[in-house]
Amino acid sequence: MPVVRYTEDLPSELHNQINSYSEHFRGSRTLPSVLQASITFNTMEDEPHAPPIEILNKVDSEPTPPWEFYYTNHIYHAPGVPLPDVVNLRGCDCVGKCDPNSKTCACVKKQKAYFHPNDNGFVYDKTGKLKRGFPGYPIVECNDLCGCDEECMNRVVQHGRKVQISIQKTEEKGWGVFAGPKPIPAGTFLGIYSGEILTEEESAKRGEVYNEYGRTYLFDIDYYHIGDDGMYTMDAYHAGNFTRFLNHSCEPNCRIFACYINEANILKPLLAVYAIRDVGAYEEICFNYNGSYPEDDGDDDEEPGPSQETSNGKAKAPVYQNCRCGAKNCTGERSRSCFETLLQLTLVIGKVFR
Ligand SMILES: C[S@@+](CC[C@H](N)C(=O)[O-])C[C@H]1O[C@@H](n2cnc3c(N)ncnc32)[C@H](O)[C@@H]1O
Repeated sequence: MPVVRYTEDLPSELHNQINSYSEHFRGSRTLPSVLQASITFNTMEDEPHAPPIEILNKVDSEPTPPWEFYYTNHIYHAPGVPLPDVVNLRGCDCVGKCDPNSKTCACVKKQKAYFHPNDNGFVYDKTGKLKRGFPGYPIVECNDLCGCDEECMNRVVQHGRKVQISIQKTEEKGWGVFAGPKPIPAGTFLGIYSGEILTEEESAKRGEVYNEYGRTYLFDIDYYHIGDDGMYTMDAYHAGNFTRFLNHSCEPNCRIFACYINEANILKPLLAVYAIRDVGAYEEICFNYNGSYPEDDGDDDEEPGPSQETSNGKAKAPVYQNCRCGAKNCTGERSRSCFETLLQLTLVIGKVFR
């Protein structure tokens, strides 16, 4: 069963040390290799087959992203957030590899409960990629209680990232995430949006501070199958991995799905990032912060993205207003931003916009 981690135990020695050095040292071109080494060191147990992450800046002289976070693929629990529910967790009794056509596999049944009546089996094809055109359903993987082996086709997220990723400075959106020299096929798992899991109150408090910075790493876990009750938020500001650098695009090539493995609490899925179309070599990887994806086929339920509200109810801080994604369908204008277009659409169809 997974090790439980608490926010109070988050390591900060390395970034405290780097930040205590002179400005001259902090501008040193050796710092990307220090960050790359710390990433490999912090993740070698949970993603042993992952190629090293590259840190690259072709835009200005900042050698690395700000040293403000601990690089991790794990989830750290803040006070008030319940620990993983393993008491109600159930596994399947399959031996060897689960059969996606099985009528008895408990994991096939759990997955089916979230599917459209015409869908069957697992979310993955035989190569471990999400099936083509997969809508925003929750994903249920086999877990530590299951009888199947590690090679079961329903274990993908738990085996970690396998594709090369580059964290690069962009011209207008700060740092971002890019594919490496190899294209990434549609459906490929990229990584978990890791960080601290917070209560709603704590997230609202932190949101006000981040809005002042003009950068936010809060991600509300309010998927359609969860609703707004007892909502938690993932915060990748102090702890996170490369996914904390994913920028917004109005023409996204990746998406974040709710994924359940060793957790029976429906409110606390892992946030699993997948490519949803083929990503070219060195192409920037972005998701849609507003949660609008054509494969949902007219499903107008909101999907989570960066938290857009503060404790005093003020939404739309400047951090959300100007889009610089450069997509053909994005005006980038504050008055006709993607955020507001969606807001108007949402109001028209009578939904409450968070
Ligand atoms: C989750 S962070 C993404 C990483 C961030 N670019 C960085 O340098 O750390 C979200 C922040 O990135 C910026 N951002 C992301 N997408 C953007 C876009 N399309 N246009 C303008 N700014 C964007 C905003 O400052 C936003 O608050």
